[in-house]
Amino acid sequence: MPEPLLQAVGLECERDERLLFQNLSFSILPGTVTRVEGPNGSGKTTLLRILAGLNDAWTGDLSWCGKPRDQHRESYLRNMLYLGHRPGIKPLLTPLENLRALMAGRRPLNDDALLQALSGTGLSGFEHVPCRNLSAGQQRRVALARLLIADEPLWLLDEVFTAIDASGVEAIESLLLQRAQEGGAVIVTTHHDLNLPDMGRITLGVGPSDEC
Ligand SMILES: Nc1ncnc2c1ncn2[C@@H]1O[C@H](COP(=O)(O)OP(=O)(O)OP(=O)(O)O)[C@@H](O)[C@H]1O
Repeated sequence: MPEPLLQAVGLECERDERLLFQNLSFSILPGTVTRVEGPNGSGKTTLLRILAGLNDAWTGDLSWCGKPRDQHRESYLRNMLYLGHRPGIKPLLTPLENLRALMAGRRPLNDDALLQALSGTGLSGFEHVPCRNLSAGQQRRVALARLLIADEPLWLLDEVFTAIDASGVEAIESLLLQRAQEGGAVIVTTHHDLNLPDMGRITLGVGPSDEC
């Protein structure tokens, strides 16, 4: 069995004195897509933010490639891509400018590569339009263009299908499968039905034995 990219042992998180999950353990192997599922408020976003290093209100152990994640935070952050449930783009900037900003401090890419990514998410003709003038789905697509130029092996995607039409959902599903086939791994939360074979599951909101 290959070494897990990410491993969680005994995760516990409480918010506002309410226990969201405890004894939560799972291994994310290379080549896999895993869905975090559970009802509204069960802690899916919270879990993804913990995994992304954006929430420190938890206990337990997290390892990255067999080593404690927080002792190798720099390597982890370099190899992990997190897209949150808000598109996280700046309304006054154009799609191209947003994508440049999203890539800042990551892999330097020229505008041709960025324009190609925007075209790949169906934004041809809108590259230079301020994002505040785009539809909700188009704004989401600006953020999703990041997936087309991502070299990070681990993707953490929180509700990224929101406002995306059926053909867009299909295109993103292909990207997730491709990342897995390339030896990466994807953890995704969504209320959409996904059509992905062999998808792993982490189920929250089922009581103290939460586990995949
Ligand atoms: N900023 C916050 N401060 C305090 N509690 C919060 C905060 N954000 C969320 N919570 C609480 O944490 C719990 C889990 O929220 P979370 O957003 O992780 O759930 P979720 O499973 O992603 O929900 P949904 O399916 O509705 O997106 C909820 O009960 C919520 O009230």
